[in-house]
Amino acid sequence: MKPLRVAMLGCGVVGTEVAARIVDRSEALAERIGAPLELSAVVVRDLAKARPGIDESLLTTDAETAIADADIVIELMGGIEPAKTLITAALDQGSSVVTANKALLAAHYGELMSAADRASVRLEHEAAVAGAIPIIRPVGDSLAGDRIDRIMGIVNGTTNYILDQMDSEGWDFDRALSTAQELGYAEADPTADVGGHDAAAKAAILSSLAFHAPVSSDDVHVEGIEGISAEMVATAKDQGFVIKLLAVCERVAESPAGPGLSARVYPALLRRSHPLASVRGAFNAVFIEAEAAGELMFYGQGAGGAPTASAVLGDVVSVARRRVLGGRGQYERPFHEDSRILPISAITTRYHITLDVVDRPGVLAAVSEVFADEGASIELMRQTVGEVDEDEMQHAKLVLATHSNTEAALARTVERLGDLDVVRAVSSVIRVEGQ
Ligand SMILES: NC(=O)c1ccc[n+]([C@@H]2O[C@H](COP(=O)([O-])OP(=O)(O)OC[C@H]3O[C@@H](n4cnc5c(N)ncnc54)[C@H](O)[C@@H]3O)[C@@H](O)[C@H]2O)c1
Ligand SMILES: N[C@@H](CCO)C(=O)O
Ligand code: NA
Repeated sequence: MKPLRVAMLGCGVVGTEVAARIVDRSEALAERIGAPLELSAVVVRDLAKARPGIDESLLTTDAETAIADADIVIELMGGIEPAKTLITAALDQGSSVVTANKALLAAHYGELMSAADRASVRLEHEAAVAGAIPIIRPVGDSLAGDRIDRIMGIVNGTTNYILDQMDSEGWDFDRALSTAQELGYAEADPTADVGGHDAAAKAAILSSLAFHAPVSSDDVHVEGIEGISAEMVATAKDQGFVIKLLAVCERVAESPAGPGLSARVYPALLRRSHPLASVRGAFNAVFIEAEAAGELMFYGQGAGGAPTASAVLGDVVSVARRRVLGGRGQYERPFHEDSRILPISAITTRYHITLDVVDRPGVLAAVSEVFADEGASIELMRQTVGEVDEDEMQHAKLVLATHSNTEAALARTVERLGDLDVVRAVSSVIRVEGQ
């Protein structure tokens, strides 16, 4: 059978691994597809840069010609433009596209999927969420007959690596981040990882697929790990918790704002006995709760060149097979459910609040009164003796674990606690997830 021509756009951490495997595994891939793959072009920015293992004659800076000449296009350059224009051109001419670009998909999912549908071709993106872990196909296809109610996961390898190194090795933030960059986990701009935006893009894609409704990255409430100090990590550890950056996507049946969907990303405490607490390094894990299936858990390498290449190549085999056999795709489109996104204030969570207080009679009463006023309740209170300050005032550290309440009530409680005379500072506020 005639070879299928594959153009690759971008040849960095992931692209290098993908290109090498297309060449090295050509026989096995041809067997699985029913036709050989031919790497026809590798689009790069800098032709002079050494790329060991890649045939120099394939390198080009002319993306348009490379696309026009290809049956399948793999986009691994990242960013919104020119990736969006190039992918759209490839789809419009009838080529199937495989991408790992979650930032682009989370911003323009519906538009790009419609372009693929119009042209009766595929736009596959398994690598865009949780790297090597098969999660897009399970959520979009295997569970399409069920009702997914909740997804909670660690979906960013860089931040999990950073938090894990801070927790287990006592590394500082900067050292952990630069090592994650060296290991090829981080985005070109690592503030996307650290600020939670990469995880938010993945939460948007997962929510869209799981809830059959358009959810974009702008719909996701995002908090990153910039504010997580070594002290917070150590305190969590002392108390039997670990801090993880979590993505939570859920159907909310009841809230002060009515029913709706919630997608959010924030660092949260998990008990060390929680299954997600043992997810180390750049590994990812995703829990799914579905009406009929019950609980499902997916675990594996969420970042890095080779693991991500595995997901890209799986998609390449899938779209190539489809070209050989003919036919359209397996996912539903367009979205048919309502995407009413709830504000974070309407969501129910739990907080751990650490206060620096003046150690004198009446402190606990004042703190308790604020909670009572706001209708929030304390599950557990722990006090440790602090330092004596320059005014010879004895300080204490007060850790308060709240029961579940709306974010609005908890936020007001924290604000009012900060205003109390006896409170010197609200040292930290962090949510708690899991049992
Ligand atoms: N690294 C990972 O672990 C990982 C995992 C999953 C998904 N992804 C996604 O995969 C994509 C690629 O990631 P990466 O880690 O390989 O990034 P990278 O920065 O290592 O590689 C991107 C390459 O594309 C090239 N490029 C960018 N714009 C270009 C243009 N206009 N023309 C030609 N070349 C261009 C860059 O020069 C670079 O070599 C991104 O969308 C990223 O979000 C990465
Ligand atoms: N920068 C991303 C790559 C995988 O999507 C991460 O750290 O998870
Ligand atoms: Na994946």
